[in-house]
Amino acid sequence: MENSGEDLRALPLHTCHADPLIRFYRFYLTFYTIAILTLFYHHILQLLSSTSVIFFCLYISLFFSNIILAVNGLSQQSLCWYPVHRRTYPERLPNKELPGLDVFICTADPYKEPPMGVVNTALSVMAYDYPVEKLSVYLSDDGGSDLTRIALSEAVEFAKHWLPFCRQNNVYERSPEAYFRSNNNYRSEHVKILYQEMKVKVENQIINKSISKSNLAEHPSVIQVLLKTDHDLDVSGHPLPNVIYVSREKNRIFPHHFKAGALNALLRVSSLMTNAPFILTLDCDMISNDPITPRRAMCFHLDETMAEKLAFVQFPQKFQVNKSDLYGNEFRRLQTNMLGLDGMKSTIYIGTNTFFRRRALMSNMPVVPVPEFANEVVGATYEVNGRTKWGSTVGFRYGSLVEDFFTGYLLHCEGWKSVFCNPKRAAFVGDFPITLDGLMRQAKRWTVGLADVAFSKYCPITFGLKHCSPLLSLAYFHYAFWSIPSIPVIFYGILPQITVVHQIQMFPNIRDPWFWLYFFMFVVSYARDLADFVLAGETAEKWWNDQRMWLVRCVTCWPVGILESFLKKMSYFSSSSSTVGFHVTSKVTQYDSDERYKLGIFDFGTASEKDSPSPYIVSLAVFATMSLVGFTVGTARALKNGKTGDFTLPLLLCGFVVVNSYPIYKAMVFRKDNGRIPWKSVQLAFFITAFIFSFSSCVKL
Ligand SMILES: O=c1ccn([C@@H]2O[C@H](COP(=O)(O)OP(=O)(O)O[C@H]3O[C@H](CO)[C@@H](O)[C@H](O)[C@H]3O)[C@@H](O)[C@H]2O)c(=O)[nH]1
Ligand SMILES: [Mn+2]
Repeated sequence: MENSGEDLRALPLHTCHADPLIRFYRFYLTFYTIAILTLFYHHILQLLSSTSVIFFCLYISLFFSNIILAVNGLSQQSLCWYPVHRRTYPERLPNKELPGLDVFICTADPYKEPPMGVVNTALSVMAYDYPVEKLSVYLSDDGGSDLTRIALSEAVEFAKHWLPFCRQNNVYERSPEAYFRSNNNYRSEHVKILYQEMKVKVENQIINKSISKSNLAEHPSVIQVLLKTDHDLDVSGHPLPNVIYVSREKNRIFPHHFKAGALNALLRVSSLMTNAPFILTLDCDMISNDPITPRRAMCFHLDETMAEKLAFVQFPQKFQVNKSDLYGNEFRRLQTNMLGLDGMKSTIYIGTNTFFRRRALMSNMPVVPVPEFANEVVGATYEVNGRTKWGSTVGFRYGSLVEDFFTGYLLHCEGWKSVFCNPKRAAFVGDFPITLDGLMRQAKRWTVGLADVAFSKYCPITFGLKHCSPLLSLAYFHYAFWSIPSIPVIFYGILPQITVVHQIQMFPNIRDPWFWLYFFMFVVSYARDLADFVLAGETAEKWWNDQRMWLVRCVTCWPVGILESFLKKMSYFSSSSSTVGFHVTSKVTQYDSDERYKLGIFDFGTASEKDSPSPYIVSLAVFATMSLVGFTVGTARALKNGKTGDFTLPLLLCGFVVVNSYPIYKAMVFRKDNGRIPWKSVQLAFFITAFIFSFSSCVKL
């Protein structure tokens, strides 16, 4: 790895290439814009010619829906304006010039985030291929739990064997759990036994009564140095990295600002203890998958032409999804969008897998390198009384449930830049929810957080324009309004179905030339989406699942999130209300969810199945049933009357929903396992569907 040749210094540490398809993307944008303008012309004609109030209302809501879809589609295109691909050359970095790196790992709840997962995250970064004396690992435990703290102290003992083992055997997966799962190498037998012994100890203490159950909302501060690099050695005599356990003080009276608050406490503690110029933020559900990663990040951070303004280097979140990525967890669209954001040197911050320059987060901070103050800076009152600018102009920003998106955005508004580093071998891999219910809770939190930004003075389309390029504001606007397509999708999931059943002709019939405009816009948008997937090396099946999940989010968690953030805005919820807090995603799977996920079977089961039907699942069942009714009634009638052309468009739409809903029908009627849709929810869905159809028939034209 080391090199001293002066000639190598002349070679670049990284290169950047524009996407070869840029011309195609721009051609598509032109084509798309013309199609939209033509469609709007049609809408205006339609409005002018509407013969009754009802039709006027139908047409105007259709117009409104299409405006939202058009704005969403166009702002999406801004992300395809200049996509780039970067490569790094970490072998060209001289070892002795590598700067200090503080790793921040966050955990919040030992029952939702099992300590074994947390310590695997910690071990995977402790074993980084990076000079140990420059590496420090901080674990922030927002749950203040002895379970986590003791697990970490067991892990540092195991690290004394694990780190030399990784070095000597050139291991890539430096999380022991991942390594032992995928390798049956006999050389690992001794270390494997040690690992299993640790695992047993850690898992046993959860049932051990001598450890008091911690209070997640209230606990004193704890700072414990578990390893010191100038003091502790591994079994081969090598030094070990610093490892520090930090649990900030939490108190019901003072806001703690969730993860952003935890990260800021770590920023302060670390500035007193190690004060490395670079920081890696990592969630406890991610592990390092490539020990070279920090060196890759340094290829950018140490590049003198960039150093002045580069705030962070973002690595993607990769997951071990099943073959068809049933729930679209990979967020492929986000991955390709990141390339476009990277072209503007402004990739969004996604909360984890990010190498920050400390100066971007805390410039001009008086740093007193006296560890004795450490306890004071993690106190619950440290940030109150306007004494500090933490969360407003310093550190990770407060005010949104997506502190990551918000912080990155404000940094870009201040003129900071960021790059996206996406090496072939995934730098990090992580866990994700594998039940629909879990996924929707998570996506709802994101929606509320994004809406916090969208409906505030920081709205990208107004605030951003003052500080960023118009293209970048548009890109941030796209994300702040991530969930807004749910309005038109709900509309398209109800009205065409109703109009087909009640024989109200609101879409052009098949002989009308406007029919083809609708038809082609739908087909072309979907074809483009599919093409993006295939070009990124994915299968059509993954694309199908991804677009289905988008529809699912549109009719479930997104509208709920939008509604909740409105209520919050109208201070319906007090700011400390638990309804709108950062609810940690559970990393523990229940029942037989794992098995179902592997087989690619939808899991509609909820934790609360016995109590009350989940509104998300009921909503899904309603939309699926409405389209099935629309499709069946419409097709039967058309065949009977021999008049097939009048309702072709809404029938195609219903058909599309029906095909997408196949797993929902199956789960409603045929399945018997825990992941089915409970009969209570099915009944409720039938009742609501019947109500919508009969109520709408009362509205006479
Ligand atoms: O009060 C809190 C709440 C959460 N966390 C930690 O924050 C991380 C992310 O929480 P998780 O429940 O896994 O949420 P996700 O929705 O999976 O996280 C995504 O979305 C978050 C913003 O909503 C980002 O912060 C994350 O980086 C991003 O992966 C975890 O390590 C938690 O331990 C805290 O430290 N304190
Ligand atoms: Mn997570």
